[in-house]
Amino acid sequence: MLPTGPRPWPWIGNQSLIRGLNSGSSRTLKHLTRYGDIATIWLSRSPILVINSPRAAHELLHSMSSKTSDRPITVHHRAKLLPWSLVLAPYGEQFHRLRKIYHHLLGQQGAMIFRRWSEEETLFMFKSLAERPDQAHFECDRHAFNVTMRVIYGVRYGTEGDQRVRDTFQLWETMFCYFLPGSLIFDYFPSMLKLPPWLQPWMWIFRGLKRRERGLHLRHLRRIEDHYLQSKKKSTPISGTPFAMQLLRMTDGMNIGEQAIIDVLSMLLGAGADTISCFMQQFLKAMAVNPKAAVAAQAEIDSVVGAKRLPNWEDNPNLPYVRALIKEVHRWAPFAAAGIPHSTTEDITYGDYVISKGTVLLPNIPSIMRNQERYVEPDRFDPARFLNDGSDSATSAHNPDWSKRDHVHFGWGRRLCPGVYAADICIFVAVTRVLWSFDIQPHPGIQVRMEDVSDGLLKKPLPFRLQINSRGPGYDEIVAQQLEMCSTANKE
Ligand code: HEM
Repeated sequence: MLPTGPRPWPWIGNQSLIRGLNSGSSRTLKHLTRYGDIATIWLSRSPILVINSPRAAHELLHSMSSKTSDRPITVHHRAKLLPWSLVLAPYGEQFHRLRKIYHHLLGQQGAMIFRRWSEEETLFMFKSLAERPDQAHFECDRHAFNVTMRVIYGVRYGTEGDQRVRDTFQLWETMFCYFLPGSLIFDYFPSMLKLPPWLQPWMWIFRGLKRRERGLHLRHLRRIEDHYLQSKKKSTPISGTPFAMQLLRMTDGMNIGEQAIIDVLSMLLGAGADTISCFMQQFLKAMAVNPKAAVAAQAEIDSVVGAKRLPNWEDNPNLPYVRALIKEVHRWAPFAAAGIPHSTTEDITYGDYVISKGTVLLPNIPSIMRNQERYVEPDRFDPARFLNDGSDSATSAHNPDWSKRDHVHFGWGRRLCPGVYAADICIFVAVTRVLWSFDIQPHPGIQVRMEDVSDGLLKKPLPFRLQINSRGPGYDEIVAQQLEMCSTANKE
C-alpha cells in the first residue's frame, strides 16, 4: 500500500501537479501537504512519493540513505547524455568515482580556495552594487560566476564579459528544465526511447546546449593544460591551484577524455555559481523586508569587527547572530523547491507502507522548512531560533536527530550537496561584508515580493529593485583601498 494522494488521470497520471512541481509552484507544494507526511502522485503509471515532513525526509533520505540515493529511471536516460555529471549519476560505480573527485575538490580542506576568491570578488561586487543598485540581481550573478571561475580556472570576467555571463546563466536555466522528470515526452511514453537517435529530438537539442557550454570551457581548459604540462616537468605542487589543474592531476592516466573533464568542471561551475547567486539575491530581499534582523546583524558586526577593516572568514566564530541569520535565510527563503528526486534501489518499509524498488522520492523542501512540528511560528523570519546552534551546515546535516537539524536546503544522506563547505564560506563572506558596508531597504513605492521567483529547478528571484546605500564614506574608502591592493588577476 502507498500513501494517499490526489486522484490520477488514466495514462497521464497527475500531470498538472507534476508541472506545478517542476515550476516550483508554492500552491502545488502547499496543496500536497494536505495528504500528510507523504503524498503519492503519478507520473504516467509510476508513483512519485512527495515527502512533506522533516521527520519522514530524515527517516527515508538520511537513515535509509544506502537504499534511497539513486536517481529515477527517467533521470538515468538523461545521464546517458551526460555520463560525468554527478547530479544525474545513478547510484553505483560511476557515482562513487565522481563523488570521490568532488570530495577531494570540495571537502573541508579543498573548499578553502573559495575563501580567497570570495573575499576578493566581494570588493568588485561592492563597487558595482554602489554604482548600479538597480542591477543587484545581475551583480549577484556576476559575483558568484567570477568566484567560481577563479576557483576553477583562475580567471575572472570584467564588465566587458557581462553578455557572456548573462548567456551562460540563460543556458543553465534551459538545461535545468531539461533535467526535470516529466519535462520530456519520453517520461510519459518510454517506448519512444527505442526510436532511432535521429527521431529523438531531445538528443539534438541537448547536444546543441552541450556544445555551447563546451565553448565556454575549452579555451580556459587548454590554457590550464599547458600550465599542467609545465608543472609536471618541474614537479611543482598543485594543492591550492585552480580546480581544473587539480582535476587534470587526479585523472592523469585514467584516459577519460577531454569531454569528461569538461562535464565535471561545468557541473561545478553551474551548481556553484547559480546557487550562490540565488542565495545572495534572496538574502538581499529578505533584509529589505526584515529590517530589524539586518540592524541586529550590523550591530554585532560593528561590535566585533568595527569600521576600520572588512570582515573576513576568520570572524565566523565571533558572529553567532550573522550565522543564525544565514541559517534563517536558507530556511525561510529557499530557492530549491521540490529538491532533486531520489529513487530506491531496493524495497523498503516506512511505517505501514512498503515502498518498492525504483520508486521516486521527492522532498518538498519549502514545506519541510515551514513545518509546525519542527519550527515555532514557521512563517516568521526569526534568526534567534538558531542562536544556540553553533554547527556548520555539514555538521548539522549529519545530526542523527531530525528535530535538531537547522534546515534541509543542502539535501540529505549520500546525496547531500558536496558544495556545502564552499557554500558556507562564500555566503558567510559575502553576507557579512554586504551588511558591514550597506544599508538595504525597499525602493520607495515598490513592494518587495519574496514570491516573485522564476519557474524551474531553482526558484530564482525575478529582477528586483532595492535601495542599497553605503553606510558612509569611511566604509567606501576601505573598500577602495582593498580593491587597489587586490592582485591583478587574469582578466578575460
Ligand atoms: C546555497 C548553496 C547551495 C544549496 C542550497 C545547494 C543545494 C543542493 C541540493 C538540495 C542538492 C541535491 C541534494 C539531494 O539530492 O538530496 C545539491 C546537490 C549538488 N550540489 Fe549543491 N547547493 C549549494 C551550493 C553548491 C555549490 C557551491 C556547489 C559546488 C561548487 C554545489 C554542487 C552540488 C553538486 C555537484 C550536487 C550533486 C550531488 C549528487 O547528486 O550527489 N552545490 N545541492
